[in-house]
Amino acid sequence: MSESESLSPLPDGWIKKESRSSGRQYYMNKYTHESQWTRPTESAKRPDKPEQVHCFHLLVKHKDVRRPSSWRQETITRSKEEALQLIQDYHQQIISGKYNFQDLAQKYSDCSSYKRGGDLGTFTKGKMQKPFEDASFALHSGEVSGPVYTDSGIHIILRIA
Ligand SMILES: Cn1nc(-c2ccccc2)cc1C(=O)N[C@H](Cc1nc2ccccc2[nH]1)C(=O)O
Repeated sequence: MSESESLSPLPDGWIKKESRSSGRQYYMNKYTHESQWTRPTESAKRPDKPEQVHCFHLLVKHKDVRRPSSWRQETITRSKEEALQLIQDYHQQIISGKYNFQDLAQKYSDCSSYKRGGDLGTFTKGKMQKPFEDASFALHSGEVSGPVYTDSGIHIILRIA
């Protein structure tokens, strides 16, 4: 290594270390903890963006959920069985192509995301209730789930990305 190299600062994101076994200097990427013997000339790369999905959903609440209230109905009294029947009807109307997912979500979803046609935006793992997360990440883009049960009620999910 030239004298000028040893005086110039390391590019962003690198840490200079010394090998315990050989005493040689090496360089560690502080984001990924990958290391290399050669002195870096560019900023350290950051790990890829965590996996994320973009989903829409339609939620039908029932009387036994965490918050049995929504913009549609101040006090939700339908049973879980009645909610499932509704979700199955909506699901059939969507997969038959009779109605657009967002149109039905905007009219019938008990989630406040109804105003965006059920659009929840993008999210990574750890953000949504686990059954909802598992179903969302198991879908392929463009695919619609069957009934998904959470503490909020019964959902159908459309993954778009
Ligand atoms: C997770 N989330 N995002 C929004 C949202 C997103 C975009 C625009 C407006 C509201 C609302 C909510 C939410 O928790 N809503 C709850 C119902 C609910 N529970 C959920 C569980 C999992 C995923 C979506 C869910 N929505 C409510 O209104 O009682």
